[in-house]
Amino acid sequence: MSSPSNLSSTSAWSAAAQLVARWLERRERVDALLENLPPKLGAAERTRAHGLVLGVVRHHARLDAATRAWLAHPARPITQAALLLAGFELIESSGEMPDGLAAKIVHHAVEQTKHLASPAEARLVNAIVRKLATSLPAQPVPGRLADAAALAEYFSHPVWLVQRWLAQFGAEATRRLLEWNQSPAPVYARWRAGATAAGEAAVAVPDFLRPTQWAGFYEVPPGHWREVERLLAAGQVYLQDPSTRLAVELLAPQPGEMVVDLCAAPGGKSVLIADTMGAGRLVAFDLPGVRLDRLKENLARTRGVEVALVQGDVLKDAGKLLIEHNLPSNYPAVLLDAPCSNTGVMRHRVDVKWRLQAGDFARHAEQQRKMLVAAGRLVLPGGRLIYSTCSIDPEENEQVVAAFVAQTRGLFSRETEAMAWPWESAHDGAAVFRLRRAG
Ligand SMILES: C[S@@+](CC[C@H](N)C(=O)[O-])C[C@H]1O[C@@H](n2cnc3c(N)ncnc32)[C@H](O)[C@@H]1O
Repeated sequence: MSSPSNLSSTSAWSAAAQLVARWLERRERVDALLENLPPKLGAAERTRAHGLVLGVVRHHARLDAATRAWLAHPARPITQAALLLAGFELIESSGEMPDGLAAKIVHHAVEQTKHLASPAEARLVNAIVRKLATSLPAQPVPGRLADAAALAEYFSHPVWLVQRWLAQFGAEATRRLLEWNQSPAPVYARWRAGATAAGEAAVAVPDFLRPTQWAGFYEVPPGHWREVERLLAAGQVYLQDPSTRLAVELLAPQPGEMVVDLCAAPGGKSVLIADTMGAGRLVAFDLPGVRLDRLKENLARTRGVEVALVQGDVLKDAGKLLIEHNLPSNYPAVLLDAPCSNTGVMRHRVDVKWRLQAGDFARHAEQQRKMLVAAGRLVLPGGRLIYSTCSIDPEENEQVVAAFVAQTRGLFSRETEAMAWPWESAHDGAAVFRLRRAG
């Protein structure tokens, strides 16, 4: 939980309220929405505004239910935003609520609403946030036998998704997953300076980066963004969750090898592959678009490995396109990090749960199966094909792989796999399968 003293930043609160109002009206993707914070906000205020917007979206169902209970008529989005923000501050501080903090939260929300909305709406906010100050921190956590609806409201997830997880993972794991998704996500940096060219002195890891249980991954505490930007520009860190290492571990790229990364953008795994190989050739492939620009920028910070960037559609004769780029059409090592439901990364991507529809799993699985078939065509005899997702849903993982293996009639076999369940791994969820093509 962040410090309640952060509440004093009026500009962060006001900027967050305006973005929350916009999210309520348009349901934009939150990562894109956050890019609209005013440039004049300082680093600390920006961090706080991010935390407030993410907190409201993360807890939206619970906050919305609590505020609606007191609203006789729908409020304007900016007034709703003020109520939700104050409600989030109350949830955030509950458990360690110092004397007078709830009154400060109420007062702050009221003063802000006077400026952002109107005196009449500020009076409404005053009346409702006072009630929330009593009701929200006192809400009991649903008991062990709670049904999907109660869990969904308290832990702010769609009911259908909670029902799906209860059926797939059982009550205990579902509860832990919901709690996990509702906890703020740390920022992780992978230290890359071990990848410096031969003869260069190793760079010491800065003291502010906190070591984790995953070798090479560090937690970035708040308040160090300037230093992190410098490290990023120097190619010394890459911001990525420790779960991203699993696909590259199973790929096990060897120095001097030739590897193709088929869904490469924005480049987290491509850069890790390059750092792991140290020397060799890497083909990074993705659809045209802004993500490809980021991939290009990130790959520019790799050294020692010859990198080719190919923009294209895996499903549209990728082999022919590779040949047109004077590249081989078959490789000893192919990575397919497929687009998916993102159910493993909901702690980081707080709005995914509100956009996801029940039918998305089948739609993703259909596309994933086709992509896996297309990826399989690029594997040399005896070569390996890594299929990975950041989904924890069996329909996009085991079922896709089983269907692919059956379809190839013995050409590909399942060699090994790694599953990260967030509630056990203590990092994002991921699924990785290594398949081997017969020699
Ligand atoms: C899970 S993301 C990849 C993340 C990336 N591997 C990393 O580590 O940074 C999935 C990627 O698949 C790409 N993609 C989706 N459909 C594609 C297609 N038909 N052909 C090529 N790339 C595709 C998306 O553009 C997106 O960048």
